[in-house]
Amino acid sequence: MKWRLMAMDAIEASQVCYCLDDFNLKDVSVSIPKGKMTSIVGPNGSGKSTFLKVVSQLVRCQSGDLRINNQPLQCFKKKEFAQTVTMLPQSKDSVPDVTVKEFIAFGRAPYQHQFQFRSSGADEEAIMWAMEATGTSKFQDKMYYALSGGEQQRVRIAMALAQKTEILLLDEPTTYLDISHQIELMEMLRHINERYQITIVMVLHDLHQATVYSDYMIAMKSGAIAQTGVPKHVLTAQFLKEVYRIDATVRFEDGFPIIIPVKYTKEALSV
Ligand SMILES: Nc1ncnc2c1ncn2[C@@H]1O[C@H](COP(=O)(O)OP(=O)(O)OP(=O)(O)O)[C@@H](O)[C@H]1O
Repeated sequence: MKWRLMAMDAIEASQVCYCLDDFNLKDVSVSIPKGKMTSIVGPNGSGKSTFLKVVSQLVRCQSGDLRINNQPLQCFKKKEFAQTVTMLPQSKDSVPDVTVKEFIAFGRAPYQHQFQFRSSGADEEAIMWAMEATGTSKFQDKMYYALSGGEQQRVRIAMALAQKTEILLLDEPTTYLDISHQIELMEMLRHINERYQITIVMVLHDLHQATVYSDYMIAMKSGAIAQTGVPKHVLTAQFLKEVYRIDATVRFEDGFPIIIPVKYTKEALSV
């Protein structure tokens, strides 16, 4: 894609390359709209998490240009970047021995002096706001480990929100959640996006959720951008064939996609 400058883009990547032992992000050029919900989809190992790591500066790309709010990544001071972009990686099993409120307070780290944590009025306000936005106030004094997986995920998002950034990067936020908690979480994210205009970029595997809950979709394949656009336009039988190598039909009912793999259709018909 040709390099373009748009005031409405929160993240702009131009010909970004990042090489690992057996894997390369290849010439990734993509623009992510400001204040919208964007999903990154694609097969396992296609580079979705790696791309988020590059954008969040967890790793440094070897070449290419990356801009946040039209400012080159290398021009950000560390603290300024941490006050602009939050990255919530895939949830890991380690469970800290702290209360929910203490856990959420970790999100305030970019606003602290290096060797002393002194909670300010702004910290308290941000923590209260994050708990309110995620509906986690009610268990603020509970131990984090004593919450269910779904509740812990809400608290993790509250911690990310407490960082008070305008861009939120979420790597597979619905993993390990049952269907009702997945929907609850996605509804919460949509509410946060609409109410506070926070740009949300999330790696998702569920194409239904990605279609229903995002304004823009980026599909990756083998370390490169395969397709971008409005989800309902991206999600076609041709797309599933090219990106996921599956034969399937796609139709929409009340805005919800219904994906039926062709093989299963035939099997179902023959029963
Ligand atoms: N630290 C690393 N060192 C070497 N290779 C890595 C490293 N991290 C990731 N990879 C490789 O890079 C490729 C892309 O990984 P990445 O996690 O970005 O994919 P993904 O699209 O997020 O996958 P998934 O959907 O399975 O989470 C994979 O083949 C992976 O093995």
